[in-house]
Amino acid sequence: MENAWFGRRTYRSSDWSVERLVELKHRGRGTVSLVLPARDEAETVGGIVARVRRELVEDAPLLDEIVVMDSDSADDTAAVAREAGATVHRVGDVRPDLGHHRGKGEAMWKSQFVTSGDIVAFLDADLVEWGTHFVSGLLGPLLTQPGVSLVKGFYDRVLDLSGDGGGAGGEVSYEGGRVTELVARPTIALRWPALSGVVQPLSGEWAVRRDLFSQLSVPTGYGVELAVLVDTHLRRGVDAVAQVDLGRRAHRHQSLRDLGAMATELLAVADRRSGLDRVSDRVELRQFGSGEGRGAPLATEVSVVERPPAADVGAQEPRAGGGTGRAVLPDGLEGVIGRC
Ligand SMILES: O=c1ccn([C@@H]2O[C@H](COP(=O)(O)OP(=O)(O)O[C@H]3O[C@H](CO)[C@@H](O)[C@H](O)[C@H]3O)[C@@H](O)[C@H]2O)c(=O)[nH]1
Ligand SMILES: O=C(O)[C@H](O)COP(=O)(O)O
Repeated sequence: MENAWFGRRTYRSSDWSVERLVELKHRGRGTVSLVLPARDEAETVGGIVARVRRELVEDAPLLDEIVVMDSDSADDTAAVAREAGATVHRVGDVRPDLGHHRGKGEAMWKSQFVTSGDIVAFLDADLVEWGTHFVSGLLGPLLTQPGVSLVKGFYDRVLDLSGDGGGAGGEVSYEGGRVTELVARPTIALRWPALSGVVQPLSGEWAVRRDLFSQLSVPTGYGVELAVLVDTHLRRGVDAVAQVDLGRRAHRHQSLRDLGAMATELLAVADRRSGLDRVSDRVELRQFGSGEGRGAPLATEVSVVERPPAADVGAQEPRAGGGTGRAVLPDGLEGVIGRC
């Protein structure tokens, strides 16, 4: 099966040295913000921030800022990240006039109001097997190809449900990415086959030009990756998307039931972009217990709210006399996908 896009727009992180990328950046190809959305990642976020800071800020000035968006963490994520050298924002404290939703996409949407890079790169904060080439690799196509607006990372995905690195024998399975294989890939095959060459459509490691990201509706939860990918293709064409081989990645896994909620969020994204505007902002997902609780219904309310493009959201009105700031929203904003 031939996919011409794959041949044109697939790269390896080793295609560019960090020195070359720094040189390009300083020739005016754009400033770069790195953002890590993080909910309860105190165990891993500090190590990730410290290493990126050392290798891509101090040793080589590739990144202009490292920002951790603390997404309603109940643990020490914020303190650990700050200690490691990141600028930390609590998501709920950013543009409080726009309200607050839970979720990863909300953290990424709000990051647009507290970062300034021409390019914004995202990295999950729960990675246990990764390298700083995850970040530099994503920047290669954006710093060298003006026609590229979005770069997705891809890798072998380790499935390690035991969390012990593969057991005593050290054997690992590469069957990770259950929602990717069972929901995202089939959905893309059915609705947007031009994107079927994207190896990891849901990877949390991606980089985007701010001028594009600010024009996109952003789901507040896990639908953000699929939405940004599909919308980039619909707005700028498939060649605006590139992908980079980053090697191998391992992270903390969610339970199958939680992945059911994630899958629901992805299907809502796909329905909305297929003209099914009747999707409501909340979906009741019914799952069932097993073992002693066999057959017991478990209802989960899945939020599928989308935020409007950041470019359409006005600046916050200056607070007068200590009053609460209020958003200045352009006319008709209520009519676009997702309300604030
Ligand atoms: O409410 C939340 C939930 C998650 N996160 C962070 O988002 C990142 C990824 O979350 P995780 O729960 O580990 O997602 P995965 O199960 O790994 O989901 C994969 O698939 C998702 C759906 O596309 C992507 O959003 C993820 O980046 C990708 O890793 C981590 O840093 C989390 O701390 C938040 O900031 N807020
Ligand atoms: O991307 C996915 O499909 C989900 O994050 C699940 O990944 P996992 O099966 O590796 O836990």
